[in-house]
Amino acid sequence: MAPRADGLTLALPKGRILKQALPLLRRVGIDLAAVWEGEHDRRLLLDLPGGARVLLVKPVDVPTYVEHGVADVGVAGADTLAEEARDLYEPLDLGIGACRLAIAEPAARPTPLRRGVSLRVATKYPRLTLNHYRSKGIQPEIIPLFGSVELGPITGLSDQIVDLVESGETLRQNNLREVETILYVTSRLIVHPASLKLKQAPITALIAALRDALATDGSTARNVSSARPTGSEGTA
Ligand SMILES: Nc1ncnc2c1ncn2[C@@H]1O[C@H](COP(=O)(O)OP(=O)(O)OP(=O)(O)O)[C@@H](O)[C@H]1O
Ligand SMILES: O=P(O)(O)OC[C@H]1O[C@H](OP(=O)(O)OP(=O)(O)O)[C@H](O)[C@@H]1O
Repeated sequence: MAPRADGLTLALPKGRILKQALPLLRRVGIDLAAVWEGEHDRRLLLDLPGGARVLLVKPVDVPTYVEHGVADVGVAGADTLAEEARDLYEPLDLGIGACRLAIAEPAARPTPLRRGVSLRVATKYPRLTLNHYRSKGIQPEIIPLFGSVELGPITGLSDQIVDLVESGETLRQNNLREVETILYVTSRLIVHPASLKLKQAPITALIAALRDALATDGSTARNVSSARPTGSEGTA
């Protein structure tokens, strides 16, 4: 298949989303395997045959590269995009990286959620978390963490957590129970608004090719629904 991204710079998230994105990208002519030797390859900038350039960045940084126009397009989780409002065009749900942002707490120590009750919540998502609790009239103390958030209630650092849940295995193994879903998450294609005008032809071709690939990809549809508890279609 002809390369679909000539002249475009793509910001791609290292880690689990990249793994899931690789087959989809290959189907639209963006084949990292042509120049990239896999996870042990430490290069962060790859020039693909056909003229596309790929920046391999930390997932949370993808929107920054696209917002500043350093990359024309990127792939980012809906969680990352929702945490910080940005001036980005978001034309496509790629269906990969499916999980949910949820409140959890110790199964044996439920926290009463009432106005006036003091509550400490550990999370990587301070803004989404604060907005969600405030919408219920609760003003928690947010304890920002960058990983292993489930340790919060186990160690007494926090009463509850707000974190991503996929299979639920991390919660189970740490004796936590899911209380409420805040947001269903999948990865999105994001585009720098000016690139959409200046590089309209390759960007619209890329979006169309990805849309076609997704339409014929049954595994992607399964992937999205797998992050949702049975019977919970729609947003949280
Ligand atoms: N358990 C999960 N299942 C599915 N998707 C997830 C899961 N955890 C995170 N994601 C999605 O992947 C994105 C990146 O996750 P995260 O920041 O944990 O990076 P990572 O893939 O572990 O890579 P790294 O930590 O090496 O940078 C999240 O913003 C979210 O959209
Ligand atoms: O429901 P599960 O399938 O168990 O997945 C959920 C876990 O995956 C993510 O963690 P990650 O592996 O990115 O590590 P981190 O806690 O260091 O961010 C997330 O933060 C949860 O801890």
